[in-house]
Amino acid sequence: MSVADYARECAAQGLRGDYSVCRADFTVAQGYDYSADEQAVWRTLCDRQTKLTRKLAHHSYLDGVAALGLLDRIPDFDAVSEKLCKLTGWEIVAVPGLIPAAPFFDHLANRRFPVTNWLRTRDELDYIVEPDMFHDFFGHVPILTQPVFADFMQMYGQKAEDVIALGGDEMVTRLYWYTAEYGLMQEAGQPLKAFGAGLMSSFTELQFAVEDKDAHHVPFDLETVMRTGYEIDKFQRAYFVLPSFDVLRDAFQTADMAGIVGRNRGKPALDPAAV
Ligand SMILES: C[C@H](O)[C@H](O)[C@H]1CNc2nc(N)[nH]c(=O)c2N1
Ligand SMILES: N[C@@H](Cc1ccccc1)C(=O)O
Ligand SMILES: [Fe+2]
Repeated sequence: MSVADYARECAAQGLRGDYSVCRADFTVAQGYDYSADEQAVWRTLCDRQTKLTRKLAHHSYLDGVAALGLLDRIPDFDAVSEKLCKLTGWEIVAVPGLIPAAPFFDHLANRRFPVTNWLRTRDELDYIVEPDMFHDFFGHVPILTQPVFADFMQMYGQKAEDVIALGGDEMVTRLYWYTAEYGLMQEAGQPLKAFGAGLMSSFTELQFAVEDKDAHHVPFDLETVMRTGYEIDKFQRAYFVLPSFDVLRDAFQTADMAGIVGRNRGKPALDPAAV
């Protein structure tokens, strides 16, 4: 899809980013000119969320936060990229907001993580319906400092391109959604933890997903995940629970994607409340 067509689509859907200044790969300059109020919102978000993640996030995410260092100012993407590049060879690039799946995965395949360059407002501290800088940065970037994930996210981008070529773009998007964005982890003998970035960045949904008796927890199964629909602007109606990251990586590496796509392409999505 061209940037101009996508820009029109996003404007029609009420998305906030300014796509008129995008390059062909959907990146923009970060344009570091945030107001004192935006800096204050950033600090508030980090302070509130860190209290929760300490208790509810998987340790690999917390190790990543420690490796990245202080979160007391809105990050300068170039400075973070320099640090990240030394650790795992990743960089972050600025985008105006949600971008289409194909260029998104192409960035991942090349060890570039797209981060939105604008921040949610004070009215959206708990939850926002579209990805903003807090989600993209606080949610996704810490884990990229961890070598296992750094490799995994790149593989994700590469595999996704293959699955898209088979006609499975919806299916591979669901897999990303229910793992990288909303995944939970139940390791043997440990309490339930979250690792998905959509949970790391939401004050209300992180607590709901891990602690609420009404949250629907489903054991991870690759093909089921790839068949289950989702909505981006509400709490999820299913959270898939992994026993370990190795299980995710192995499922990914050994999956017969052509078979899965062939069996399920064109079929209606499963209802997440019923899986
Ligand atoms: C792959 C899937 O569509 C996924 O939701 C992608 C799409 N585009 C995105 N674009 C941005 N900026 N951030 C994201 O997290 C995503 N996620
Ligand atoms: N709901 C997430 C943001 C988000 C929106 C859409 C997709 C992924 C993440 C938050 O509040 O931080
Ligand atoms: Fe995300």
